[in-house]
Amino acid sequence: MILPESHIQKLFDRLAQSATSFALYRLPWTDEPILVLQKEGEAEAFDDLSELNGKKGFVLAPFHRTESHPIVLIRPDIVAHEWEQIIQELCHIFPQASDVAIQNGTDSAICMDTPEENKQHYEEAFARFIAPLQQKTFKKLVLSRHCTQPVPEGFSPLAAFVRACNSYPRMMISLCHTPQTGTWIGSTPEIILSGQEKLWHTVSLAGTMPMQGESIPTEWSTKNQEEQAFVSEYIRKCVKQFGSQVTEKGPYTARAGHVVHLKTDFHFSLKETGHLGDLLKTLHPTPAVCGLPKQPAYDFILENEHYDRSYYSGIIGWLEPEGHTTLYVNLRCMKIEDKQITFYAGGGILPSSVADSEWEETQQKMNTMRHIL
Ligand SMILES: C=C(O[C@H]1C=CC=C(C(=O)O)[C@@H]1O)C(=O)O
Repeated sequence: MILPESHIQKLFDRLAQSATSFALYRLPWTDEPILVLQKEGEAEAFDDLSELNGKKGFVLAPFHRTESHPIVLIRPDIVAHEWEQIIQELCHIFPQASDVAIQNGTDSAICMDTPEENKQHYEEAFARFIAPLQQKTFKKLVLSRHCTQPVPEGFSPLAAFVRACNSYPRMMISLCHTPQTGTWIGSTPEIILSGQEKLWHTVSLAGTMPMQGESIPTEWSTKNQEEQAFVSEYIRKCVKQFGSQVTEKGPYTARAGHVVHLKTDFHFSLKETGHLGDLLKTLHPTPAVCGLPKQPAYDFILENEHYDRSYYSGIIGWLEPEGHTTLYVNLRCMKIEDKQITFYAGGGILPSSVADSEWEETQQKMNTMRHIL
């Protein structure tokens, strides 16, 4: 994908600091940027995923909804495909980049922990998580963390988006900005719900190994296989509740940038598409980002992770009950603020997990975004 000329880059970079809500995204194995933009007003906010039933637009939903992290839906006043059409539409609304009014940022102070402090916090959280797993209170818990760095000199969100598109053909790449959520750039390998009419698709994705140079490792440990099997078992139940003619393919090894995962595809049929919000509510958060049993694991994470996941491990993508839906889990993502960039990553913990290897895995996952800075 080619980076558009500098005044378009400047326009996008200003949009990412404005009161306008928009999402620029690119689906896996395509080279087509798609822009969804709401011309006026704030993106609609919801308290519950089921309120998305029958709605159309670009969704950004948090892991855990709060007052400050609503589920937002960008109204598709403009939907443009390919740079030519995107540029035409944008230049029509904003003839000059300076026509985009920049909003004042919110983060005045940079808060950054040293790498040693980050690792220590992770080890403490790991100890809190492993205890109830070993006592068999939980079968699986996903422990995640964040890490902050200053925004590099001359950083351009649009240039980062294009670099991610060129580096990660298999992933869904997004640059999403709304005043309510802030600006997020991500490169996710995990579909939560995609499809149209009667044909629908979701995946069970878990288990991680680093790539071995350019070759794909395929020898999976028992821990990785179990961790992914838990997700499959859960997805199977959810899908059966809503769909019929369920077919399952996998688990197989799937590459995601510099790591690989175990993946199972679930294809199924839906009688009608008016209740996609209910289906999302049932699926989210899957044990790929939360744990089992679901509700106690969710509550445990909120109490014991000791940081705010915000929109990381939530839902991101295009929702269109009467058309083609492409919704993903918001993984391998970063939040862009005035002065700082926050990376997020997590991993599934089982009773047999070892803190050092799990820490290393979160580093590899965070590198997906670090590599494009
Ligand atoms: C929670 C993340 O990844 C999920 C998806 C694939 C593999 C995972 C794992 O091996 O733990 C996670 O379940 C993340 O990237 O932050």
